[in-house]
Amino acid sequence: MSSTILEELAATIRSRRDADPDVSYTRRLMDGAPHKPAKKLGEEAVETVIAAMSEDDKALTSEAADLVYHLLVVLECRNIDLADVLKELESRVGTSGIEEKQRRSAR
Ligand SMILES: N=c1c2ncn([C@@H]3O[C@H](COP(=O)(O)OP(=O)(O)OP(=O)(O)O)[C@@H](O)[C@H]3O)c2ncn1[C@@H]1O[C@H](COP(=O)(O)O)[C@@H](O)[C@H]1O
Repeated sequence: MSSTILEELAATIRSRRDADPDVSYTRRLMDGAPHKPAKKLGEEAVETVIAAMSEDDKALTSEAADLVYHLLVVLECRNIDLADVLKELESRVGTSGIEEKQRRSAR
């Protein structure tokens, strides 16, 4: 996934803070923060899980896109920069999940 489109989408979502709720779905979600966007993120996660267990690649792709969009809205509502999430992912590059888990349980 290109981080450029993610960054563009995060910027669009930020700009919707001042949008008209009659025309912006993002603004409507934001107006119900923290519960509404968090609940919607949970629903999209469940829909993604269901699609993941089906054999419908198109449905999984579409649900995954919905999930990412709603995650970005939740992050924006909490003033968490996408850049910080990307940095966190970057810091994990090269460390196996198994190794990281072992280190955690040794603490
Ligand atoms: N990527 C998305 C995006 N993905 C999904 N959605 C919306 O998320 C909602 C998903 O809800 P469901 O599929 O569960 O459908 P629903 O049951 O009708 O939804 P609810 O009534 O339960 O909220 C739909 O309204 C989709 O249109 C999105 N809405 C907006 N974007 C992006 O955000 C930008 C700004 O959107 P606005 O804020 O609406 O201008 C858009 O240009 C897009 O780039």
